Amino acid sequence: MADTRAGFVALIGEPNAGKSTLLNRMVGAKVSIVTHKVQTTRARIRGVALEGDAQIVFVDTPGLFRPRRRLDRAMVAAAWGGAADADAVVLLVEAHRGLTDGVQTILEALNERLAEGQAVALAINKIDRVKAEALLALSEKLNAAYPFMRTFMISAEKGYGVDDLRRWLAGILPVGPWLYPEDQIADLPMRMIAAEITREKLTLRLHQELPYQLTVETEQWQDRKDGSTRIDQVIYVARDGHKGIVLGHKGETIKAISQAARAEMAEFLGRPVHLFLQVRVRPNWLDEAERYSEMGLDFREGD
Ligand SMILES: Nc1nc2c(ncn2[C@@H]2O[C@H](COP(=O)(O)OP(=O)(O)OP(=O)(O)O)[C@@H](O)[C@H]2O)c(=O)[nH]1
Repeated sequence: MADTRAGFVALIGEPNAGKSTLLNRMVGAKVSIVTHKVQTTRARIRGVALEGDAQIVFVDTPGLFRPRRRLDRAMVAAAWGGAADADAVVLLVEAHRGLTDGVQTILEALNERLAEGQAVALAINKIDRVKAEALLALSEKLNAAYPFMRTFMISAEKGYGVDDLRRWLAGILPVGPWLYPEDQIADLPMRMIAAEITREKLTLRLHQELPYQLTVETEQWQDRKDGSTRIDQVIYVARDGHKGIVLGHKGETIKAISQAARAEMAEFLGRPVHLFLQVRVRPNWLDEAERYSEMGLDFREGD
């Protein structure tokens, strides 16, 4: 029997480095449509790629910016927590911009926050924009600043080098069962996107009231014959008091969130959506299946 492999890969880099483009290439489907307006607090799953017997789960970390306020610092810590928990990290650097201050900050943080021996690869992206000589010099400079396990020269947009990177990632992931059952993968992006849309509306609406303590799961997805889709989601909160905040006075908050989320889902799917939201209190959800919740994954075995 062939050994399967599975694990989490965190893609990091400055804004605009090409993370979404690379992800779309690797996953082969457009799943990373999620807006970037909001700094969410936990790593979230962005896509699942299959390569041979390996299942690569890409997670996205919130912006790795320079923290000033306390809340920002907490978010940055969460972002690095996501990267530190990942089985591999890929740092994307733009070939034509090189070692910017932003990249320098990330390199320092890599040195500080990641354990020695964690697999970190450098992917110099947008190589279609520069000459080969410049690439070698940049690669040397970056490798002098951090001991990357491997360096890849890629163009996420044109697809150069992307297969090599994916193969390498597949090879270094731990041996183990897949994190998502095969028959769920096709469906996964849509469910994830729908959950992410609701989570975004919650975040926008509740601002800093519930920063870390809720998660959204899409429990049911039903495409109906009349051309509409019924989506049932559960919003898990950690405490009773939080349930009240999410519901709002006379249910006004949840109603507004539901309307906003439903409108966006309908636009995205191009069909009418009936959205049913439920708020459940699950006191220890943050500790349950630590790994999944820590990584912001809405996944439960056997579901
Ligand atoms: N020339 C060139 N452009 C690229 C390449 N990869 C990405 N881009 C462009 O770079 C821009 C940013 O790409 P995104 O994938 O949105 O970058 P991102 O890192 O996800 O950005 P944020 O969401 O802001 O963090 C887009 O206009 C892409 O088309 C590449 O290999 N070559």
